[in-house]
Amino acid sequence: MMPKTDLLVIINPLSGTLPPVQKEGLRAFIAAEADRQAYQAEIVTTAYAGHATQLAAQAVQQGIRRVLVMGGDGTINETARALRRTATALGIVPMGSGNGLARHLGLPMNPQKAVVRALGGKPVLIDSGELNDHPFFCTAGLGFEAYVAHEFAKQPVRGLQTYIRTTYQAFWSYKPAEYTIDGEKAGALFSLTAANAGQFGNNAWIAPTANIADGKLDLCQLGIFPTHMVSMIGWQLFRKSLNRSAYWAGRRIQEATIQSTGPLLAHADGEPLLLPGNSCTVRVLPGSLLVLL
Ligand SMILES: Nc1ncnc2c1ncn2[C@@H]1O[C@H](COP(=O)(O)OP(=O)(O)OP(=O)(O)O)[C@@H](O)[C@H]1O
Repeated sequence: MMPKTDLLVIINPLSGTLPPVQKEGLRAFIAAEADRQAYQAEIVTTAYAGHATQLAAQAVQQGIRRVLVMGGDGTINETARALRRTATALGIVPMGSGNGLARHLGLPMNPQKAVVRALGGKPVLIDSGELNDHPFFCTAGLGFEAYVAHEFAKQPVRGLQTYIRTTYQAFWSYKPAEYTIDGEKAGALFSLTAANAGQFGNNAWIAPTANIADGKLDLCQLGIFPTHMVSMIGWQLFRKSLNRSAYWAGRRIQEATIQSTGPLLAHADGEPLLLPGNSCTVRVLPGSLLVLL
């Protein structure tokens, strides 16, 4: 009888900007390392958007306790949503343009080191969030960041360079909406972020003190700032000190209802969403995901 699979590895072949030959090399490395650490591994490449969710759900049904994902925050989201509130733990090999969750968790950015870490890691519980019924593990939000996510999704090529160019162009065409949070007027906001992890990716820390296992989300408002403050805000974002800015306000929440004067352009872990109506709810699911750390 064949030994039972006890590790599923999910690879998004489109994530990131590594050439295919290097990704093939990584696949071989994962197989060798899994073997070295005495796992019976199955390695599957995603064939379409949403495939990772199906694969991860099957793994849970089969009683597989470790699912390793090689991809960006989008593929991690697709995988992790099937692992929420199960005994199956997620291992992360960051391969995206931002890698916000992996960076928040302090995981190695070097893929080989990340593989070794995940395969030898211990399962640790973290929180996750939901924007309406859309799960997220890193950040979800409205306003400028959502506008960028929608513009980025239209680009033929992904990667960091495209992201920077899209963000720059989006800044000049963006029209902020006004928001009400739990019935209180927040006025016009540049962005409104529900942060489970503290950063969007690439060490852009929107919620510098976010704790991913505190049973709360950090709801961060960035007010409208004059154009001459852009570089200061950018500096503080990447220096992990945006919470010192007069334009930033944050609080810890378990749930919040948000209304907007504009269409509810949103994102969950960078994936663009258009929410129905003009009101949405964001909530935390405390201790809902096991990650290998
Ligand atoms: N074979 C596939 N064909 C088309 N789309 C796919 C395939 N496999 C996965 N996807 C989709 O690709 C999307 C983007 O992937 P992912 O986020 O991992 O990479 P990325 O865009 O390079 O990284 P980041 O999210 O950091 O920008 C995922 O949301 C997933 O739905």
